[in-house]
Amino acid sequence: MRPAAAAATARAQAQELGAQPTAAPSSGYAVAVLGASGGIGQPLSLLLKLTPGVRELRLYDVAPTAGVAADLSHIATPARVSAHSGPDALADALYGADLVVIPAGVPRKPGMTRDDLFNINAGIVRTLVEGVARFCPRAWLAIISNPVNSTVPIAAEVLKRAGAFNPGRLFGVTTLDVLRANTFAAEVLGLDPEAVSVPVIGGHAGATILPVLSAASPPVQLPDDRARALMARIQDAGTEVVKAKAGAGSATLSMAAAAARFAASCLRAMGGDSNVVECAYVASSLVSGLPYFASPLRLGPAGIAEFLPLPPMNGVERENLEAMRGELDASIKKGVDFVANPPARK
Ligand SMILES: NC(=O)C1=CN([C@@H]2O[C@H](COP(=O)(O)OP(=O)(O)OC[C@H]3O[C@@H](n4cnc5c(N)ncnc54)[C@H](O)[C@@H]3O)[C@@H](O)[C@H]2O)C=CC1
Ligand SMILES: O=C([O-])CC(=O)C(=O)O
Repeated sequence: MRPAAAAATARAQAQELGAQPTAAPSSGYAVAVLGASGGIGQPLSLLLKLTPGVRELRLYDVAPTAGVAADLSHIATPARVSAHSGPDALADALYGADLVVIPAGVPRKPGMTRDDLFNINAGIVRTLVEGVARFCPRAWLAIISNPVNSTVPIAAEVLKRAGAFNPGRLFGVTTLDVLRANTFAAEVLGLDPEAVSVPVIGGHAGATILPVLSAASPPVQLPDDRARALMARIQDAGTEVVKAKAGAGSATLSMAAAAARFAASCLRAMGGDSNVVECAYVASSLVSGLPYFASPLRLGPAGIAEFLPLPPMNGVERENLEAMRGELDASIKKGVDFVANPPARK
């Protein structure tokens, strides 16, 4: 399909997805963080307390949240902070929320892959998304918990079963891959990272993370071996942090910054800003043929407003795109199968 025709089809599809805009209260939006006491949850909550447009910040975790909430509530910004701990408090945390961000779950230790987290995190995400379906079915949902390539399909299947699935409002957060790509490319080019923009497509694990360096702005023109090394560093960046933390978890502070940027983009789009573009991992076969894929999206008041065409790729990048398909497909099927044939609940 020609890019213009693909974009028009994508707009039509997005309009179907996003039935109605999220109601826009004049005083801002209610944001719930599930996993708010954790390594990501705490700094993310801090950044959200400082984010314009947040009217209510609801902190939920199975661990206590009262301390974090009390601490944040002293910061002089309009967001009202509330604490919700334990499964009985999930309803209050979620009821009527506009945006739900989920960093709940266990992080990697050295030697583990993100997929090694599946057995624990799949059930956590399923339970939390069941709550979203029940208490705030119109919310935008941003999933951070790994393995993102599988947890987003799990969320989608749970929402479908509850009749609450809106593919235009379900996102796997891949913003950290974009921040890393921008940072590392800027280092190589000797530029300010804020002036560099690299689209990152695919998924969020190893070879499924595909930074399209040849389509970066400004252009990243490097000899093949240096481009390969830069790509490998971006793909392995999560593992770089896991190794450096030596058993104390994975990226938390940079992830909080990435999720806060993504959340702020969602809130701006909900509020009517028509110029919000982010890469995220979403349920659509439009751009790649796979049922879930990360690609640049224009966000609008109702969720995804437009699937932007995939950036132009050079030969190596196209090969990498083809090479990742098997892994991504298997991770998606694993998530779908978890909901279709669930193991006994503990
Ligand atoms: N998408 C991405 O780019 C990234 C994803 N991650 C993932 O984010 C997740 C969280 O990482 P960290 O914050 O470092 O872990 P952490 O262990 O520091 O925090 C996780 C929090 O989740 C809570 N939690 C566990 N089960 C829960 C449940 N059923 N309901 C509510 N809360 C629950 C824990 O009590 C804890 O406070 C991990 O799965 C990690 O792999 C981490 C970095 C980047
Ligand atoms: O590497 C991990 O396990 C955490 C993560 O997803 C990242 O930092 O990109």
